Amino acid sequence: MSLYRNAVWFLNGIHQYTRKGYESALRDFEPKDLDVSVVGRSFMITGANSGIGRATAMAIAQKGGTVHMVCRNKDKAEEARADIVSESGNTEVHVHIVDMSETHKVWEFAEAFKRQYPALNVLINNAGCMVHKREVNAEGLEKNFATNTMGVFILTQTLIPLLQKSRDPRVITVSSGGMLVHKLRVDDLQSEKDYFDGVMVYAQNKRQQVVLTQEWAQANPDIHFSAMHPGWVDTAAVSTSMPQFHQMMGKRLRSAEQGADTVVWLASSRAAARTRSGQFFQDRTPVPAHLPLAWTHSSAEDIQVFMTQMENLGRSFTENLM
Ligand SMILES: NC(=O)c1ccc[n+]([C@@H]2O[C@H](COP(=O)([O-])OP(=O)(O)OC[C@H]3O[C@@H](n4cnc5c(N)ncnc54)[C@H](O)[C@@H]3O)[C@@H](O)[C@H]2O)c1
Repeated sequence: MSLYRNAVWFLNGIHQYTRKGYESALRDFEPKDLDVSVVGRSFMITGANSGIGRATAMAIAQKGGTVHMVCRNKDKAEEARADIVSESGNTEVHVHIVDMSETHKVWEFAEAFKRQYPALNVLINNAGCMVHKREVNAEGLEKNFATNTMGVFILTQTLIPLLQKSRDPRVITVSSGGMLVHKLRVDDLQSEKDYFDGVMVYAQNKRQQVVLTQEWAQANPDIHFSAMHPGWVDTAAVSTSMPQFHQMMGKRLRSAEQGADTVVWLASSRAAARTRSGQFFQDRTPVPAHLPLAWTHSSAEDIQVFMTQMENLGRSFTENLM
């Protein structure tokens, strides 16, 4: 990864990804965009008990939507649900306990959800992790990849038929601006070849999410797909996985609500539905998924190799993925 890419990215970040960056972008927001009711629409949000996911779940519940919180820890999920119900007055908030790093279980959950519910209007892939030591899940997949990429792939792929049956279907994936400094790598999805660096693996996973979003958009023109960067947000993920960065940025970090703003806009506004499917967003605006002169573009062949690996891996852990 070049010094140039890192320097451009960090300078962009200081201007745009911080609380100040949000406040500056806010001046161009159309306030009426979020003045919508989503009564009768259902939203699945992974990692909905904290940070950006929780702020998104709260905003959707306040707008009258049915919320499906997909969480790993039952106690934390129930506590967050109770807060959301009491603050929003909306009782259509449901908890589902799923560990997104357990590939086969993600698929079982998605299959059961399809049988139980007649519709799903919006899927929000928000859960994410940055594990600094190489660990593998029960299927032998590296933990960051299993959670950030394979879990997102299996959940989305399995729910596509249900989304297609629903009105105005959308899929939003919370990626990260960190992916801008990384080119898609197709030769080491399990991070076995080089020295293991959790920050790099996470950023590679976030690039993979952006590529998946572009490919899904092409393959499924009846669903609106988007990936987004929430900015640098003061959440548990940042304070525990990047404590030095958290301390250095301090009050310059965005609030969870500011980080969730574009997720909520993509999930609920009519303006978002009018944008081209498959794009990468920052502060309600489609932005390039590559920095200028950063050499992070992938060949069509590499993207095909990546998608084939995802499909083959996915098939090996499920019975009827595609
Ligand atoms: N906070 C930031 O500055 C920032 C920047 C860029 C991207 N993001 C992305 O935003 C998303 C939300 O993170 P956040 O910052 O709100 O942090 P957070 O720690 O508050 O939320 C992450 C959520 O994901 C859940 N999660 C993690 N692993 C899981 C698993 N295996 N199964 C089920 N749930 C799991 C956690 O329980 C938690 O609810 C993540 O995808 C993260 O990568 C955050």
